[in-house]
Amino acid sequence: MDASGDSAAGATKRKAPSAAAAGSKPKGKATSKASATAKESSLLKQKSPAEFFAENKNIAGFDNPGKSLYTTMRELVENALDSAESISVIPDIEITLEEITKNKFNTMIGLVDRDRIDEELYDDFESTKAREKRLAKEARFQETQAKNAALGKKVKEAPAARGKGRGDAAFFRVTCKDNGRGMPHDDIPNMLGRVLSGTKYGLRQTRGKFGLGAKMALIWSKMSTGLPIEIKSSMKGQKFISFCRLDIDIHKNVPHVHLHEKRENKDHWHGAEIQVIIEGNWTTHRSKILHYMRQMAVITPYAQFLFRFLSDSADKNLTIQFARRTDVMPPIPLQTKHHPSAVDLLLIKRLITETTKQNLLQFLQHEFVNISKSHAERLIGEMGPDFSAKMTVKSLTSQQLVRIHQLFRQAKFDDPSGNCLSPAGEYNLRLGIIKELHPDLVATHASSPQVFEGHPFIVEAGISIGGKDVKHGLNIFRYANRIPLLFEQGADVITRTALKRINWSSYKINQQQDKIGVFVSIVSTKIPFKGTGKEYIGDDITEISSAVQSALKQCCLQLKSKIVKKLQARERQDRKRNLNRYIPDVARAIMDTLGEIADESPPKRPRYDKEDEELLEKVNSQEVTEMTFRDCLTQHVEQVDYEMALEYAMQSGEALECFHKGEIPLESAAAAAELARDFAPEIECRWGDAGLEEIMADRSIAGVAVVLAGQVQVELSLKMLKAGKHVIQEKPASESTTEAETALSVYNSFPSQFPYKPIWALAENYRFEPAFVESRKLMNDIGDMMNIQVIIEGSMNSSNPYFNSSWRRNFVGGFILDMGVHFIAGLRMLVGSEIATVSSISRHVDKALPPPDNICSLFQLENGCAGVFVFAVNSRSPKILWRVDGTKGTVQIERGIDSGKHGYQVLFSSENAQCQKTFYPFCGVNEELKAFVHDILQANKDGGHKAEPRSSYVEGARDVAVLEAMLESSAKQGALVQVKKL
Ligand SMILES: Nc1ncnc2c1ncn2[C@@H]1O[C@H](COP(=O)(O)OP(=O)(O)OP(=O)(O)O)[C@@H](O)[C@H]1O
Repeated sequence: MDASGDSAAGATKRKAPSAAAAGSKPKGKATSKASATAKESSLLKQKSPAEFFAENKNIAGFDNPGKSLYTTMRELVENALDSAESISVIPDIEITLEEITKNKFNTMIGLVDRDRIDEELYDDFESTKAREKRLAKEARFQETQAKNAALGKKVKEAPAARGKGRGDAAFFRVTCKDNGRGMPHDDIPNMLGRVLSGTKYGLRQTRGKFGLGAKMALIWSKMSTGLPIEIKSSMKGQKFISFCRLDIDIHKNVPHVHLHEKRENKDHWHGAEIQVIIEGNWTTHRSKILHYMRQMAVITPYAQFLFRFLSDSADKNLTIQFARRTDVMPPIPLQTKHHPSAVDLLLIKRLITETTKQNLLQFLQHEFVNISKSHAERLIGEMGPDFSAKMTVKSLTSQQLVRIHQLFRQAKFDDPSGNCLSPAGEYNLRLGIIKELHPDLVATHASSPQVFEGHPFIVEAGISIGGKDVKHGLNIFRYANRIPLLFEQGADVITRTALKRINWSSYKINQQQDKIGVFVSIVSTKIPFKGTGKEYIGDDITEISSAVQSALKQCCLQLKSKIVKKLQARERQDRKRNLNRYIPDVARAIMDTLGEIADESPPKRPRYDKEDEELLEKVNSQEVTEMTFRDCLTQHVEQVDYEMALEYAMQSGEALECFHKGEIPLESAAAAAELARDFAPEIECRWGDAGLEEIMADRSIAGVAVVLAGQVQVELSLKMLKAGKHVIQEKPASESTTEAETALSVYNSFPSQFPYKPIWALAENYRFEPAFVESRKLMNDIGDMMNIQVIIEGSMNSSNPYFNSSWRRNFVGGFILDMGVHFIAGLRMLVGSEIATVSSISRHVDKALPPPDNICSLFQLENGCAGVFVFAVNSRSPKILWRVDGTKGTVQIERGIDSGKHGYQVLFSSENAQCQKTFYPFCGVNEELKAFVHDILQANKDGGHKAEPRSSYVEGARDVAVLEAMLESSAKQGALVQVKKL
């Protein structure tokens, strides 16, 4: 143990030298003045940062023992996560809080326990009289409680018997072990024993920022137990484990190392294990600690946490495993440069001292984001005549620096990009909410990168309605840089926005009665926390508060339409119930009327047409009875309801039935069911093999959407078709043409045992997009096709939600096949001629993506026209374009945004050089579903109905055939390959 004896309290006063100390005696007026000055200077003291934080530990979240236990654990967990993420390792973190009794603690530090001799000396001493009084009071309380219980009234908890004193302190050994980067051996003492030292000061999103957290834990341990901190650490590939035991010299703010050595690393372990023994209070902060862990598990679903609480009493012990839910981490945020709007004078000066650039032009261009060369030249021109591009940057005077700073504040700069940020991802947020709250409805929204004072930030929000263990009213969950914020909720921008700036009732949400979960996660290179405790974000930054408000409103809007749909569905159910209720009366009334008419003596001239006469005869002969009408009416109500349900499903673009393969874990199936219910409240969900059998046996299910991993879809579609269901299958049609060919021959060989041939449709929206439908018509006016270009620069990377589904990454042909079918479908639709041959070269550049991720292909159509197909799966500047050049004109389709809507810009240039531009917003999946529903309804009426050819499974299989040929050609270094005909 450290014997240096410095303590926070004892080390605060460092005297400045004074005249008195120098031994000179004050004399006369001059000397009395000198003595006054000496007195003044004697008041001057300095403090080290460590001393400051030891004295003001509350501002770092160490307010009392309970909060200190919480903050210590939190700081260690956040460091562990930062560390694993910094080397792209999926975090595996173990946290242990071990309670140490006072006796044990005393033994640990070699202090002999002593029995009390003079009881009256202690704060919790109770005189005999006071004891009698307390016992009498307790007895009265017990009596009242018993009476209340007998009357069924609420029973209050007995007040804890409290002594006057602070009682015995409780001690805890807090250990946090991770699998992260570890720390360089020689840096450990400074990293963990010097306040305001760290590796996270750069411009990048990290949980830690100040270089303070772990040191505060050490300061608290020094203040409460006097024990040092122990660190084990090893970096990847390091043959040894660094072991370090240290504490901090608070007075000097330097580490005081007790032991620092290298030990054998037999298991090739890398990471860090930090252990600290502190005073704490588990009872008061147990729930906060567990909440924190749970909320961290929600926002960090790719991490695995093992939390243990150990104590001498086994019933208090706790082990909670927060399992990993996905193995895809948010992208690593990139280090960025300063944005000119975000720098102050001091920072400009520092950048000038540190820069390697010689002149002003280079300095502006290279030390800041969003200043290009020409922009820098314009800025220098604006600074005035005493500035020039070539002037030495280090020679700038103070006034000139002020001028630059003033210009930076006034000039307009493009906003910084968000690639230095690492948001949780809307998909993960949504899954996290569903897992933790099991809500009835949930909506999420992620803002695009925005900016405050030159700092980029992203707001992600989610709102849930209903669920398990959710209180009525608003339940607010706040996150900053993916850290849960649990304290000081009241003044936080998220709380204030949710409470004051959202008019919940206008979205049909009842703020008092509904169980509302509000989740907001803000990520930024600079989170404007109030205080160093990282507990809340102030409400004074307009950009942030309006971004939070807008994200919440977006969620509310989504919820409103879901709530309205839910109400409509309920109305539909009520209408059906009411109609059914009246059927017996209506059937009876019709029957009575018809009976009366039939009983009348036949008129001289026929009053009714032939059909009616026949009906009356059937009534007379009792071939038609009241039951006949009941059955007809019941069937009619069923049919109308069924059609309305289909129409409803079609409008909301949802699957007609959802199911999962048996091997999917129950939890995933349940989560999928919840998601489905979220969109269609009335949906019935079934899963596993039994669910599948039920769906196949259910005669009321006419059509099935198969939306599964690409590897299993064909098998399941065939199963469904065999059961007589019409099928719409998600793309791609198959993994290979061989699979498609076999499947088609099985489908074609089905005996016609059904009243109709089940339709096998493939969901390919590109064949239904208005832009392609209209462009196909324009192709008639471009004369003979001369050449074709298809350029696809996609944006598939690990932050894309589609990347998360491992089946896509495991696909042979990777994303080229999975995504590529859309672009080939678009091409084939546009040119109206089949691709006959291809010659391609592919590459694998981005190793995070499955191979290949780039392909460049030359193709020839059956009509002789040639073209190029260039596809980069992950590009920095996404672009999607089809262009066909003809002898009389050109048609071009390009993906774009118009008036906030995503869609396609279609350009038609004709012979007379006129250019016609039309923007077609996306139709999404609506059109293809509409066609499928129409086909089902027609096929059920007319067994010979010809289904929409654009939806045909064969079309989808042809798209696969083209890509397969391209991949085959690239495997043969560009050899010419014939596309298989299907
Ligand atoms: N588990 C760990 N693995 C690797 N390095 C660590 C670990 N814990 C701490 N460090 C290193 O020690 C430094 C100081 O950590 P400390 O918690 O004091 O501050 P910080 O995390 O940088 O910032 P903040 O005070 O905002 O949390 C970190 O910047 C990091 O370099």
